[in-house]
Order: sequence, then C-alpha cells, then structure tokens
Amino acid sequence: MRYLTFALAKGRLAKKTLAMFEQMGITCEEAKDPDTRKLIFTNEEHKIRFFLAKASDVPTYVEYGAADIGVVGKDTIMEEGRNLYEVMDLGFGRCRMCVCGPASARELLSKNEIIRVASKYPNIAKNYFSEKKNQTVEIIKLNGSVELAPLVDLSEVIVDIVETGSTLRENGLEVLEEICPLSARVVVNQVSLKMEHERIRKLLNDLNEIIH
Ligand SMILES: Nc1ncnc2c1ncn2[C@@H]1O[C@H](COP(=O)(O)OP(=O)(O)OP(=O)(O)O)[C@@H](O)[C@H]1O
Ligand SMILES: O=P(O)(O)OC[C@H]1O[C@H](OP(=O)(O)OP(=O)(O)O)[C@H](O)[C@@H]1O
Repeated sequence: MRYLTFALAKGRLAKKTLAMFEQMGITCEEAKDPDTRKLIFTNEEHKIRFFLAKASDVPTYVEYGAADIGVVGKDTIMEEGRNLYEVMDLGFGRCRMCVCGPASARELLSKNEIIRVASKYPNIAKNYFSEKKNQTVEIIKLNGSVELAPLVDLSEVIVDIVETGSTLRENGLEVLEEICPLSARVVVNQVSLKMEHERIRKLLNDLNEIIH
C-alpha cells in the first residue's frame, strides 16, 4: 500500500488539524514539537505521511499531486484558484471575508467611483468588485496588517478576514460589506480521488464522524 500524503496549512489552522487527526487515531508526536525543523512526518501504521506547508502553498501541492489531500482555509482556496476537489467543510477556523474601512467609505461603495482596495487577497478582491459589484477598482496587494492601509491613506477600503472584529474596532474601521463566510476545508487531488477512492472515502467518513 502506498503512502497517502496530506498537506496541512501551518499556523492558525495547524493545531486544530493535528488534534483532529489525533482523534482519528492518527498521531504524530514529532509534528507537535514547535522547535522541530523536520518537514515530513510519517505514520507507519496508517501508511500516512503529512507535512505542514505555508497555507497559500497547500492548494499547489494538492493540484500537482505532491499531496493527495490538503487542509486549508476557504479563503486560500478561493484566492489560489487551483484545480482540485473541495470535499469537506471542517467547521473550524470560522471567519468572514469582508470589505472594511472607515464608516465614511460606505458611500464610495454605492457610487460607481474608482477606489483603491488593499488586500492580502487580490484575486478575491478583484472578482468581488468586478463580478459581483461591477465596480472598477485599483487593487493594492499587501502581505499583512492590512488594516493600516485606510489609516495611512494607501487605500479607501480593504478586503480582509474578520473573526471577532477587534482589529477593526481598535483601528476605527468597520465591516462595510460581507463577501462570504470562511472555514477550514479538505481538498483532494483530482487523480488521487479516483485512484485511492476507497481509502479517501473511509478517511472522509471518519473525519465526518469526528466533526458531527
Ligand atoms: N482571525 C483570523 N485571521 C486570519 N485567519 C483566520 C482567522 N480565523 C481563521 N482564520 C483562518 O486561518 C488561516 C490563516 O492562518 P494564519 O493566520 O496562521 O496564516 P497567515 O499568517 O495569515 O498566513 P501567511 O503566513 O500566509 O500570512 C486563514 O487562511 C483563515 O482561513
Ligand atoms: O477580527 P479579528 O478577530 O480581529 O481577526 C482578524 C484579523 O486577524 C488577521 O490578521 P493576522 O493576525 O493573520 O495578521 P496579519 O494582519 O499580519 O495577516 C486578519 O487579517 C485580521 O487582521
């Protein structure tokens, strides 16, 4: 039997993902060590290997078949636009993708003005404004602390993740429009789903029992 390979998004989602595997009886102590520099972890008993990758790279590993299965946020799946099957909503890592800004920017979204939109998610932002709103915007790609952009006049609004809303509140910003809800998802390589159908189906069933 060949190894089934999982790519997991490191960071915020990793702890919950590893706990979920542990509940399924798939443990990997080494992967929990925050100081480890090891990249690939193997569970011989279940013939499973997994690795923690940068979240935005998970869809790439899965599309190319370097991983059979991935666990990653819906935001990353939408942004990367890779060819894969999204097969399960894991229900954790819940948050929302929103257009945010100062209250004064609200009217700019109803007029058809050209505005500047800063985001870590340029594709999601571009699609939302061009397809859903039919508004021409200038997208400015940032890599973090996106809430800064409207405060220092880099942009009128931002497209970003909102969970508790505290980052917005503490910076005098608010949700102006909601784009979509987000959570962690399981994605599968299209060929793997055919070739390893039974094993993957069984794993997904086990996962489903844990989360429900
Ligand atoms: N409050 C939140 N902020 C950001 N991401 C969240 C939040 N709640 C849940 N998530 C989910 O967690 C994922 C981000 O994890 P994490 O914050 O560890 O990565 P990151 O640091 O944003 O990634 P990168 O290193 O690419 O900047 C998101 O893709 C999203 O699906
Ligand atoms: O609604 P809240 O609970 O305040 O969470 C949302 C904030 O958390 C995320 O940032 P992250 O911590 O990933 O840092 P970053 O801005 O550097 O991406 C996100 O980009 C928001 O800034």
